[in-house]
Amino acid sequence: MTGADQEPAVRCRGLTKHYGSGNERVDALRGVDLDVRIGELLMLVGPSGCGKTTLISIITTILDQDGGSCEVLGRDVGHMTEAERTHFRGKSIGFVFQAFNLLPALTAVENVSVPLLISGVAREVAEQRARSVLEEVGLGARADALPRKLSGGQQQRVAIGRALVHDPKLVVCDEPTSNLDAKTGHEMMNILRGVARASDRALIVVTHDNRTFEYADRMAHMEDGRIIDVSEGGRRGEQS
Ligand SMILES: Nc1ncnc2c1ncn2[C@@H]1O[C@H](COP(=O)(O)OP(=O)(O)OP(=O)(O)O)[C@@H](O)[C@H]1O
Repeated sequence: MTGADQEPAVRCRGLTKHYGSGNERVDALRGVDLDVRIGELLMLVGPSGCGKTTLISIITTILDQDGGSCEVLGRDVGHMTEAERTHFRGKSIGFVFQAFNLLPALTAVENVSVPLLISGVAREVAEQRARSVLEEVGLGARADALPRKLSGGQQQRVAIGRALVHDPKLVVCDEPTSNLDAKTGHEMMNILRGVARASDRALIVVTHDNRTFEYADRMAHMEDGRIIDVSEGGRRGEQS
């Protein structure tokens, strides 16, 4: 069974969201329809202010929608309590941000362990898992280095490791390559493609970085609060 035949990881239908009221009202989402398939890297692209952050914030249960439906990994996120959202987010979703947000006093392996330690996993078990994730992202040899001893690309690998350590089924990346040079950006996208392909995960990458478009399985083009087109991407990295 391929990703296209399976239930999607994310299914949004008619999703709406506004901010403010009266003259200040902004309709950020005006009826978004979007599927993200299991095993795919979907890029979400569009001009500044078109609603990308709002959309991923609803998908990741950080924001409430106004109307429409949003199912994520089989759960209707519009009907969860605050406690259920927090639990769901911690268990099922991984985040990679533009700023790496690593803790400077902790080594790579300690940084990657943090989400597991917070959820109560014993230190030894957490660090073992963190080491294997750092291997997965090609940083096994630098697992005991402090962030300041690592290059920007290596720090981003640590951030990806931290996002994956609890084996989330949905990974959301917000501008993951915009602080990286071209070569490192390509390395990063190869890793992210591998992350989507190697397991039953789905990845959403929000990006303005047209150097990375070729790594998408599909690209969702957003404009003025709607998805106006979904096109096939370049699928680079498929054979490597
Ligand atoms: N908290 C808020 N209060 C009021 N308006 C907001 C708020 N957050 C976003 N908006 C508005 O909603 C619209 C969509 O914003 P959003 O941040 O989702 O767009 P975006 O595509 O992520 O933009 P960018 O690429 O610049 O990050 C914009 O017009 C924005 O000004």
